[in-house]
Amino acid sequence: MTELEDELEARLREIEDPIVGEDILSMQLINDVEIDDGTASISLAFNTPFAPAELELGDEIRAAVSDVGLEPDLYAEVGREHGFDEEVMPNVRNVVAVASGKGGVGKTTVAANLAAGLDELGARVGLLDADIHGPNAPRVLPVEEQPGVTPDEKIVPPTADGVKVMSMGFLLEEEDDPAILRGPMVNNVMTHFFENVEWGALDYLVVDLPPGTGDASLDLVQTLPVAGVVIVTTPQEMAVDDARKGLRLFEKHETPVLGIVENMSRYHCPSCGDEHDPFGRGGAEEMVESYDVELLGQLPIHEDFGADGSELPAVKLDASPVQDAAQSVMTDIADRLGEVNRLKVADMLELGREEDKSPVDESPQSQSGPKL
Ligand SMILES: Nc1ncnc2c1ncn2[C@@H]1O[C@H](COP(=O)(O)OP(=O)(O)OP(=O)(O)O)[C@@H](O)[C@H]1O
Repeated sequence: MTELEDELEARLREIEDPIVGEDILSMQLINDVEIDDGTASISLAFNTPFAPAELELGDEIRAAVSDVGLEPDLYAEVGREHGFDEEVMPNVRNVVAVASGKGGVGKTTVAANLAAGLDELGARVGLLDADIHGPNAPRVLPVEEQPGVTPDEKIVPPTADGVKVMSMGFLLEEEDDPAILRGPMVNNVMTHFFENVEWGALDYLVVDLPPGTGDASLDLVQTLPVAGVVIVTTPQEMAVDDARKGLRLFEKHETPVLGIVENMSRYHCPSCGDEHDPFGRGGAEEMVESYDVELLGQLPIHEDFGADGSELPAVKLDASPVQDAAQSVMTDIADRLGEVNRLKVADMLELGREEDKSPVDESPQSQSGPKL
């Protein structure tokens, strides 16, 4: 290794993953470094575009490269060797499912805000309303048009303020028609959605799962390469009990649970100024303690979460008093997904690589991933 390579490696080794707390070389997050003509092209095993912690890491890496007098050029590249599926949805980087143990707790609200929040961060996002018995994503997001069709008969999802949205709701004749589909039909319809929707390249596909922990949810998480599941609950005892069941279901099927979002957790009374807990208190915290699961955040009861499709979700409503709370929950979800992705890389590569082999003096590889 040249002196410059040594110096760069030493600087990179000082950079710690802000969430995991280990250095990025030990975590095997650097695939390759190629130094040519004053530029260091670095391929990173990152897969969570625009998640704040990953952006921060990118900035630190750029600063380290500049410190040793080189021009930084960063790429994100992961594949099967890092534990990521490349076959089922090759153009979708992350499938994030949103689940709930029971209906009506705000699963669609969280899914829509998550999709909009990721879009707001700058990512390319799709929202698949897989709640085919009661599809209501079109009621929560301001969808501007009907789906289109490509010449080879693929469905083109309409957009809602930048988020591509696909829902069974678009295919029902009347808004209030119930989708009466059972067993294999459910699966057929969903498979059709996966195979025949022209999503294009997406950083995140947020999937609003059907409520409950029945076969429909299970089939979906088994069919899709789900990067992580967010479980939505309310503080009510019943909702928390149901959320526990969901947690066990996903764990049993080795689907990473990102954590829980407690929705409708408080009510700030605008006239008296007091905080109220109409659905009780402490359920989510108790679940976090007993089940070693993360609390991703709490969303208060507020009319801005009760969107009817005419307005943007709260996360994008600049005048809303709950926008900050929504943004903080959604960016925490992105960061938690980033943590899961980076730990996956570290785990997968731990056995596959020689200890202490430096990426800085590996033979050059061609860079093909998206720039960071
Ligand atoms: N934090 C909140 N504050 C106020 N209203 C909310 C909040 N969260 C959700 N709602 C409202 O509660 C109702 C149920 O929410 P939502 O449709 O998101 O729940 P769900 O769990 O997806 O329900 P389903 O079981 O029908 O899929 C909706 O009318 C929604 O607008």
